Amino acid sequence: MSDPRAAARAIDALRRGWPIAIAGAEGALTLLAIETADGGRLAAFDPAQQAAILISAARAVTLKLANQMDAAHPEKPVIVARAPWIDLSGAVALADPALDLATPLKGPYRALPVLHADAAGAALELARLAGLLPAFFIGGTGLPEVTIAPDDIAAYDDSAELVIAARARLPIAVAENSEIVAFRSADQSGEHVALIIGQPDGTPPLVRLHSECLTGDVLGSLKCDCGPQLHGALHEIAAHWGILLYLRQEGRGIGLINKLRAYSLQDQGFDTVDANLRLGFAIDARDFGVAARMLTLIGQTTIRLLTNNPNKVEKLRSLGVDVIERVPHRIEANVHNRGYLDAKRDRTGHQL
Ligand SMILES: Nc1nc2c(ncn2[C@@H]2O[C@H](COP(=O)(O)OP(=O)(O)OP(=O)(O)O)[C@@H](O)[C@H]2O)c(=O)[nH]1
Ligand SMILES: [Zn+2]
Repeated sequence: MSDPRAAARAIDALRRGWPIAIAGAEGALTLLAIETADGGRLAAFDPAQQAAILISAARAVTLKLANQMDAAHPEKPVIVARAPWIDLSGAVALADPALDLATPLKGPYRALPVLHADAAGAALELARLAGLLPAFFIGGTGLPEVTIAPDDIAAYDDSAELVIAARARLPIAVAENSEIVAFRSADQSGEHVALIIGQPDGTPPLVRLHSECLTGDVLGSLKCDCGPQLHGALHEIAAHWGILLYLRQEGRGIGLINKLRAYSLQDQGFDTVDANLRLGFAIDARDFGVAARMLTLIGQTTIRLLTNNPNKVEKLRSLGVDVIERVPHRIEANVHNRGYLDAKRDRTGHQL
């Protein structure tokens, strides 16, 4: 039986720097997240100093450990043999690409066969859910805080059952007759919110799925187009009637800290896609299932969708939402976000 509570405990343990185990088809794999390890925790986990290191294929390509990456599976596990000179700071350098320029990599690294493929893959997914770098010490003998099965993670995602927790009138600058609906889910991804703008008139609503961007939405960052897109969407929806879903999927699902790591890689010249891959993540880790469930709970599943991302349309349709029209969402570029918008057009299929 899969147990979503076990996955929740594992995520908590990883964030606190405690070891966990994942019991897969080929036996149990013990793990300590590199980002939250320290000297004492590593010594307790791996007194013999033999633990190997688990990273993702996308990161392994940068480290010249794999010369090819299956573009559809950048999160596939790769295991690196422990060499005597890979101490904690050597492991951090393996895990964190922000240090690639500052710490010229020692190497050569040696990849080992992946014996626990399902457990190792599940561990990388857990790291993303925990907002941590996808990199672990593996195979230590220290006692794990919690042992989970790979299935527990899928159950954890599914268990994030959504309910409408509160709703209230919320006059906003562009439409005084708006209503805010807040959703509660069991996972830690924050409260998703729907803003119903204007009066439903029986026609399909104009809907915008906005993924959280603290830097763009709140601080006015010029690096992306999120702020202008958010405000543009509010205006456009107010001209008809419709719904803005504010989804707590910061950084296309990798979390704020990992997004800011991606920004620091962009300062070194990588674009938004390569920065995600160098960190070891998928290009877009968002799950739009939550948006489909929100629309279902509000009772509006026939919609016009405001987006430049044909992928979003496809995903929503596959989740049972009837998208009858894609409405383009054009925003003026500025000198700081031109490269980002070019990458969205050229690499992630946005129709800008
Ligand atoms: N990982 C990462 N996330 C980013 C970056 N810039 C913006 N984001 C996040 O990207 C999300 C917005 O997604 P976009 O790819 O800009 O747009 P979209 O939602 O796919 O498409 P549209 O509907 O056309 O806007 C927000 O969650 C931002 O926090 C970046 O450089 N790296
Ligand atoms: Zn943004």
